[in-house]
Amino acid sequence: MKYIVPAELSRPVQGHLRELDVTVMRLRNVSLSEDATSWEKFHVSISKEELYHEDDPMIDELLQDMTSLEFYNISQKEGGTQLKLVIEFAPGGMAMLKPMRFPREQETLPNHFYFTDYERHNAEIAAFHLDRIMGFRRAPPVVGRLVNMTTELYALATGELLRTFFISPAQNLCFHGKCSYYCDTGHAICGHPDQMEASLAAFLPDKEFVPRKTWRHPWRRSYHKRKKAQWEEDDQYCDQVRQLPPYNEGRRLVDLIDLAIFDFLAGNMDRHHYETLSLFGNQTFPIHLDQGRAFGRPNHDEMSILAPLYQCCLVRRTTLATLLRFHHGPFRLSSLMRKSLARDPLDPILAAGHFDAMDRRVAITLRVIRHCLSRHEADQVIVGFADWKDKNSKMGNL
Ligand SMILES: Nc1ncnc2c1ncn2[C@@H]1O[C@H](COP(=O)(O)OP(=O)(O)OP(=O)(O)O)[C@@H](O)[C@H]1O
Ligand SMILES: [Mn+2]
Repeated sequence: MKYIVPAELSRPVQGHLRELDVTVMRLRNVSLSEDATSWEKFHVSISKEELYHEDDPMIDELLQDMTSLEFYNISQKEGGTQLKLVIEFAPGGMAMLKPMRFPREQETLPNHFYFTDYERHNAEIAAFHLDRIMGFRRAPPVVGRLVNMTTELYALATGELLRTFFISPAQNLCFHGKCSYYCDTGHAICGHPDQMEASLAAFLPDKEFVPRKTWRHPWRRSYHKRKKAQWEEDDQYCDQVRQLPPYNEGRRLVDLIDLAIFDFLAGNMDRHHYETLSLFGNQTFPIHLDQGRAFGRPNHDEMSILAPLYQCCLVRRTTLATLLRFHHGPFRLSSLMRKSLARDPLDPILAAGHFDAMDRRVAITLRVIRHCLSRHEADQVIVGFADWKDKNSKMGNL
C-alpha cells in the first residue's frame, strides 16, 4: 500500500485539479439567466479539468430532462457509420440518441471485428457511469429512455428518415434510417410494438461557441481486416510517441493511459480519434466520446487495449489509487457500478457477466502496473508520485 493512504480506500480519490476555475463561463465571459436550461448550466460550467464537477446537482437535472422532456425535433446525425438521431427538446438542448438493437445478453458476434460490431445503447449508458465512478468526468452525461416510436419518432420524422419507417410482419413499428453500416430493411430497428429503448447523450456546446479539436489516437487500430497497426508489432512504440507533441510534455500521454484503462475495463477496442476543447489549449483532458462498442464480451479480456499502459509503463498516481480502492476497498467496482446504474430508468443496464468482468479487469490492470514497477523505478512509472509521497510523508501517513 505504498501508493495510497488508508482514507483513500473508502472515498473517491481526488487528483489535484488545479484549474477547476478555468471554465467556459469565465473564458467566454458569459453568465446564466434565471431560466437557464440544464444544458446551458452544463455547458458553461465545463472546465479545463473536467466536463462537470463532482456532485454537481445540475447533472441529475440534465439526465432527468433528457429522459422526460418532450422531443421537439428529430433528425439523423450526419457522418457517423451507424444510425444515430439528433434530438432537440422544446426548451432548447440537444441529445444524441442511439437506439437499442439487441437484448443486453447478446454479445459481439464471434466473426465480427471491433469495427463491424454493432453499437449498444446500454454501453453508452454504462460507460458514462464508469467514467464518473473512476473520477474522470470526461464523458458527457448519458441516460436511458423508453421511446414511443409512433408519437416521438414517426410523428416528427421528415424526408429520407421518414421514408425508412415500416410495419414488420410481426406488426412492430420499425425504421432503419440512412447510414453506411446496418441501415437497411434487414437490420431495421423495431419496437415492441412501438416502444423502443434508447440512450440519450447530452450534446456538448456548439462548436461555434466552444471549439473542439480532433486528434488521431496514436494507438489507433488498423480498421482493416488483414492489417495490423505499428504499435501491435513494435513494443518500443511508446518511445516514438513520447517524442511527439503533444505527448512529449504535460498531461496528454497520461490522459490517454487513463483512457486505455477506462476502455479496458469496458472492453472498448474502438478508439480511433479523440477530441479536446481547444478553448482550453492543449493542457486539457481528452473527451471520452463514443463508447457504443464497449461491453460486448464479458468473458474476454482484450489485453491489447492496455497497450499504452504496458508499452509506456506510465500511470497517474490517482488512477492507480482508484484501482487499488476498487480492488481492496469496501466497495468493489462492480458494486459501485450496480448502485450507480440502478438510478437509470432502463436499469438493469448490463448483463450480469459484465460486473464480474470489471472486477477481474481491475485486478489485471493492477498486475500490469505491478509488472512495470518490477522493471522501473516507481518515480518513472507513477506520475505525481514524488509530490504525493513528499506531502504524505510530511503528514506522517506513509
Ligand atoms: N455528446 C455529443 N455532443 C456533441 N457531439 C457529439 C456527441 N457525441 C458524438 N458527437 C459527435 O458525433 C460524432 C459521431 O459520434 P459517435 O462517434 O458516437 O458515432 P459513430 O457512428 O460511432 O461515429 P464513427 O463511426 O465516426 O466512430 C463524434 O465524432 C462527435 O464529433
Ligand atoms: Mn464510433
